Amino acid sequence: MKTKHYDVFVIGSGIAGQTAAEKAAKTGKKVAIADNREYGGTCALRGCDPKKIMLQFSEILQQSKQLKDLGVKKLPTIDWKKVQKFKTSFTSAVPVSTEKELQQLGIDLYHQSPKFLSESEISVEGKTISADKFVIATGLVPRKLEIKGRKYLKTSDDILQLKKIPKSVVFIGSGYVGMEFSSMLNSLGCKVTMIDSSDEILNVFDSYLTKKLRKELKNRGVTFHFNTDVIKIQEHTKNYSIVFQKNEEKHRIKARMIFNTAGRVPAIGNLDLDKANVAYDDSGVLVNNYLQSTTNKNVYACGDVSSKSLPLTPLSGLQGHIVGSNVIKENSEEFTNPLVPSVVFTHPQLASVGYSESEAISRYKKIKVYKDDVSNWYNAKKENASAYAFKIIVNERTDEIVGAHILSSKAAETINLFAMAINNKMTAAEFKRQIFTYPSYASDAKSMLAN
Ligand SMILES: Cc1cc2nc3c(=O)[nH]c(=O)nc-3n(C[C@H](O)[C@H](O)[C@H](O)COP(=O)(O)OP(=O)(O)OC[C@H]3O[C@@H](n4cnc5c(N)ncnc54)[C@H](O)[C@@H]3O)c2cc1C
Ligand SMILES: NC(=O)c1ccc[n+]([C@@H]2O[C@H](COP(=O)([O-])OP(=O)(O)OC[C@H]3O[C@@H](n4cnc5c(N)ncnc54)[C@H](O)[C@@H]3O)[C@@H](O)[C@H]2O)c1
Repeated sequence: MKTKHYDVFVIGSGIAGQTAAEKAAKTGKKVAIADNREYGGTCALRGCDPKKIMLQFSEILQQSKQLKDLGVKKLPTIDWKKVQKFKTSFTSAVPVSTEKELQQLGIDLYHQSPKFLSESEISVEGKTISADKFVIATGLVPRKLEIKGRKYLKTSDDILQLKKIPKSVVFIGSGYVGMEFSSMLNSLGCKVTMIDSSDEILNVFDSYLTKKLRKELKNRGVTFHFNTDVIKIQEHTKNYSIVFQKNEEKHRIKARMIFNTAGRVPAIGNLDLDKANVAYDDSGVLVNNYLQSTTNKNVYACGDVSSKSLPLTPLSGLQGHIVGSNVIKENSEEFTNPLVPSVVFTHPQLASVGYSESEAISRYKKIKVYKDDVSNWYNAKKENASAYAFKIIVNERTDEIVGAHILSSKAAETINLFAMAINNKMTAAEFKRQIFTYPSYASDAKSMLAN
């Protein structure tokens, strides 16, 4: 069979793969890209963007509930069919525009999962293809739960396609995905139960704030079960039941839908990486600081699937750029872990940037912690919100801000102020001297560093 040759072959058309492919093509490299789903990737089609479109409707409802009898007479009715139609107007355009953009740069498109045949060859759509450089940018997929009845479990893809709001749901896993969608469905009137094998929600975040967020959602009717061991899922006429063990006791909960939100794992199962001598583990394709495979120098990995990723869109885009540079000019750019703010879009939002309290102690020894429950501050009171709290961490010796953790209805925005402050090595005193708009959550950020 005839072998086709490219300078660069990219696998995965999400933000990371697209960015790397486009960068290489713009310098005249002969580039191809393959995806086994619609072109555009998780963020634009099945993640961040469609999720935020839907979430704004549950937020309107939640805000209205908080202001009921304080001026809101009747709660708004959400027309879910229209919400879906609105969301689809964004997502349906993505595959076509992505393919067009790539093709306009002269990039060849393939619509299947390639399989490596050797260190420098793949097979895709019945063709054998060789390339000087391969870029793996296949992202993550939901972790498979090895339990009886797992075929009945739904994933975040299904939540985004819901035709109507179910009466009741169970989420297995209270991380980013589970918490964002549980908050959304709870606000939309669904009975939500969260089941997690660990002892707290969102355990990569500050526990002072996660406890408050959990309490807030509990008060709104969400039920939480921790330290659980899921045993099986069973199908009934209209419902499903989940059987799990907690404190050596068996529990059974019935719900209309059960979602697997127990984490996401590298999407490398279809690629035959062993044939290409590409090393990998649970963190993804093992890469060095150039995002180059540690075992095959002609293979790079970027975005969620690389072992140096933090699965967030801005970081995946950055890694795509770096790999783009490195396939054009061998290892011209290094990946040095940037400061990455992150937010969980629950209501209220939980956001974080920089060091946690324990990380800061081990790094700086002496730190100053500004922490408070400020649900009595004007911004929370005017929204009749019951949760508003923060923890800001400062290096005591230099007065530099080194970490910020916020729970508030606008934390996704406020956290960016702290990201800028930390990146610019701003001291708490300098931060407090800034003039921000008033009344605003930004102006609260200064008050967080008072006394
Ligand atoms: C529900 C949800 C909500 C999220 N919300 C946010 C958010 O609010 N903010 C944020 O920063 N991040 C969010 N994320 C994470 C964000 O979506 C990812 O970090 C980002 O999309 C990763 O980009 P990527 O290009 O590395 O991978 P992806 O976008 O996942 O792209 C990988 C591509 O590779 C393709 N692929 C996989 N296997 C193969 C194969 N064998 N052959 C060919 N193609 C293959 C896939 O079809 C996909 O198109 C969210 C994720 C989810 C699931
Ligand atoms: N707003 C955002 O930026 C955003 C939103 C969604 C996803 N993401 C990204 O996607 C990644 C994946 O998110 P995720 O929510 O899928 O995973 P996660 O790692 O955040 O959470 C998984 C949760 O499932 C629990 N779990 C694991 N196995 C379990 C089991 N067998 N039974 C019960 N519970 C179990 C874990 O204890 C954890 O709480 C995140 O790390 C994040 O970077 C980001």
